This record gives sequence, C-alpha cells and structure tokens, in this order.
Amino acid sequence: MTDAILGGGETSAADAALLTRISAHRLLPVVVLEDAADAAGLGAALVAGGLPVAEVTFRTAAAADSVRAMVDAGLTEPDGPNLLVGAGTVVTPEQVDTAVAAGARFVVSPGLSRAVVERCQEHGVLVLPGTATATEVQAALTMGLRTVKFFPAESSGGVAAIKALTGPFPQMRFVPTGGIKESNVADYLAVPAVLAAGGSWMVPGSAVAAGDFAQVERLTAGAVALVAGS
Ligand SMILES: O=C(O)C(=O)C[C@H](O)[C@H](O)COP(=O)(O)O
Repeated sequence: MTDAILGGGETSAADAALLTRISAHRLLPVVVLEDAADAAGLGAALVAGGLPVAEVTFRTAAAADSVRAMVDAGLTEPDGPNLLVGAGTVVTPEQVDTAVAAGARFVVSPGLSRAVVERCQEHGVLVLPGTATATEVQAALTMGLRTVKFFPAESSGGVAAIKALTGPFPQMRFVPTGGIKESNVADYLAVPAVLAAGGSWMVPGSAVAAGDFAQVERLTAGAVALVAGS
C-alpha cells in the first residue's frame, strides 16, 4: 500500500509539530466546562501542574467560549504558558467551524465521521477521530490519517485491542481515551503505538464547578509525575 492509494500520509508540518507536543506530554486532559468563567482558571491550573494541554469538550454550551477565554487570557501564548487548546466531542462540521473560530488548535471526535475529518482538513486543523474497530481504523487510514483516538478504550478491549490493531495497521498511532486512570495509564503508555492517553481524572467536574483549581493543579501534577518516563 502506498500513501497515494491511501489518500496521502498524515499531515502537514504543523500537524506533526502538534502531535509531537501531545506526545511529549503523554496525557491529554479531557475537560468539561459548564461555565466559561472557569476556563482561564482551569487552564492556568493545568499549566501550573505541568500539563499545558487541554481538550475542551463541546458537550456543553460553554465550550467555544471556554476555548476563547483560554486564548484571551494569554494562556496559549508560545512565549508564555504555551497551553495547547483543542476541542473534544466534535461531531458535526459546523462544530469544527465553531471550534476553529474560537481558537482550537486540534479537534477530537468520539467517532469517525468523514464530514468532520474533511472539514478539519479544509481548515488545516489536526483531527483525532475516534475509532474502536479495525473497520474504523482502516477507514481513517483511507482518509489520510495516521493518528486516531481509540474510544471508548477500556470497554473496547483496552491495551490488548490496541496491540492487536497494530498488527494490520503498523503505521497507525493511537490516543486511547475512556476509562483510563492512574491505575491503568502506564499500561497504555507502554504500548509503542500509543502517542498519548486521554483522561479526565485530573480535572474532576466537582473541582471545576467549585472553582477548586488548587485541586486540579495537585491532581495534574500527580498525573505528570505518574507518567514521567513512561
Ligand atoms: O466526548 C468525547 O469526545 C470524549 O472524548 C469522551 C471522553 O474521552 C471521555 O469521557 C473521557 O473518559 P474518562 O477519562 O473515562 O472520563
């Protein structure tokens, strides 16, 4: 198989650079914000905890404003906190437009949608669509992708499933998400095909709602320490 047959290899240099950053952090915090007023504090807590990356899920009405608030607070400044902000739970092309306009640098989907992938490609924004089966991974490959989310990771076979998928798809890299926590994250990160692991345990909704960013920072620092070297 060649890249020509498969619709082109991944990625622009910009996408490759973002993947390198995500890979270096090893973790992709999945953030749910009900109120954009909490976004800057939450982003700052992630930065202070040593994990300057956030996937802001478009499950809430506050998502786009939350992304914008992080940008407006200066958190994404390359010479400053250098927080890498993306959008999660993006399921329609219109949401891609909204997320990109708000300042999202990457887009994550729970599933694989050609319409979403193509809209991201039109914007030139990195997309990590969800896959859970060989059929979906193969479809992503034909869309020119080489890195996908593996979701929902634990209930889709976990580490064993990812290892099995790397047999027929040695060129694919995975960002497993869903059911990953402190107790199993190292098992995922030990798989060479795993670029980073997504999770929400360092950003509990209760702490965010209470404005307890010190707790978020503590949990984030703990997560960073846990995966150091893995
Ligand atoms: O909605 C999406 O697009 C998602 O990305 C779902 C999240 O990946 C999971 O909700 C995170 O899973 P937990 O770490 O188990 O909380």
